[in-house]
Amino acid sequence: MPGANEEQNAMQLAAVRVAINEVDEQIVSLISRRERLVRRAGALKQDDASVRAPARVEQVITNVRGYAAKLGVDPTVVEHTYRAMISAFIDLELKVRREG
Ligand SMILES: C=C(O[C@@H]1C=C(C(=O)O)C=C[C@H]1O)C(=O)O
Repeated sequence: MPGANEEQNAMQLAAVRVAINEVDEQIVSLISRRERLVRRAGALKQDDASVRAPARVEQVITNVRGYAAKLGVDPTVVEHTYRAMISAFIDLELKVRREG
């Protein structure tokens, strides 16, 4: 049988997860805004190389690592998150180009 401490931990974990779910909803809303802008950028490009824009990717990474440092967030977590997100957006831009 779980002790009082374990029960308290379980309740706190459930509450923290509710808060995480709320943050996730906000993040997805921001991703939605970002996707609209990425689609606009993609529509202004002429070829696959400019879709990939590796120099711009590095500029974004430098920017977000700077924002992370200012807020005391782990820059490695932010960089990994951004590299994964940008990679997915590049795939989306390429797909939109191919499918029109
Ligand atoms: C949106 C762009 O295209 C791609 C996606 C990027 C992003 O998601 O930030 C950045 C560079 C490109 O790889 C852009 O060139 O700005």
